[in-house]
Amino acid sequence: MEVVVENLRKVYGSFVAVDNLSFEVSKGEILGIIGENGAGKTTTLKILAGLIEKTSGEIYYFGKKLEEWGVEIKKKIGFLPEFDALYENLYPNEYLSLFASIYGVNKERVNFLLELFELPKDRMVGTFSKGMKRKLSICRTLIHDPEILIYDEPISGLDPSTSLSVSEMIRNMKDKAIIFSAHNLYYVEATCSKILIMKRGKSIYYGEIEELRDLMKSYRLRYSLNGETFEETFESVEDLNREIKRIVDSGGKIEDIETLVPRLEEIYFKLTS
Ligand SMILES: Nc1ncnc2c1ncn2[C@@H]1O[C@H](COP(=O)(O)OP(=O)(O)OP(=O)(O)O)[C@@H](O)[C@H]1O
Repeated sequence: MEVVVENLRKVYGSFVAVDNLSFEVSKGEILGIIGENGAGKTTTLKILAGLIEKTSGEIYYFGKKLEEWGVEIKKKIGFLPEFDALYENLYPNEYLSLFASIYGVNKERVNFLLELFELPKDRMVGTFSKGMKRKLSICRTLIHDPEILIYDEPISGLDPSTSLSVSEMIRNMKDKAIIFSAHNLYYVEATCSKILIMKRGKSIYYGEIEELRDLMKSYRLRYSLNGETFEETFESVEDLNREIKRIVDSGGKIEDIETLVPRLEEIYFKLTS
């Protein structure tokens, strides 16, 4: 397993920013971390990237504790911070070449990534739009072709078409274990296989999106009784079946039963409110 997090906790003074968080991510999986401002997403991702220290709990990469890896783990992780910190007076190939030499990577990868992300090579980074800058930061995280990607809000502030192309690129990286945080639930729903919903540092749901959707689905029943048509919604099959029996026993007729599968957005608001 590429990433295993057990009972992760981060305390600032008496404030608990991350509270007993556990999750796993393996190659080919994309875990989306969602939660309101201040829920603890950035803190969690920074701990995972080795930028801040945890208070307690364990993080295992490839079965080995983060502390035991030392700096070696940096070769296996690509971390995208919430805000881009780029060298504005460099050309993109100069910027990426800098990191290529730090990681001891062949410079050919620089051109490969710039072309893959369709970034111009003849303009200084400072003249780039927000979306281009975000893409360049993502290129930087990929320069050493890491096996694990940790992205803090990779699509925040991007226009819909750039968001789509970035989330599609993330979805296509099937040879990696990916963890990313986001506020836009549409992209999380479209990109991730698993989600972790955080509230005040705690996990309030962790698992497959499909499972959650299944858990939260409801049923709309339309029936007629004594010449009138009615509509009712049920959260469980048991309640639905009980009502169907009652209607049929009373001489009514079932017109239609529809399964309502909620969008992640609806589920999120239900769970967090
Ligand atoms: N160095 C620090 N000292 C004290 N409190 C901190 C520190 N860093 C973060 N916090 C607090 O920890 C909580 C979690 O912050 P964090 O940045 O992880 O949230 P987030 O979910 O990423 O929020 P956002 O969606 O706004 O980026 C917040 O209440 C924040 O104020």
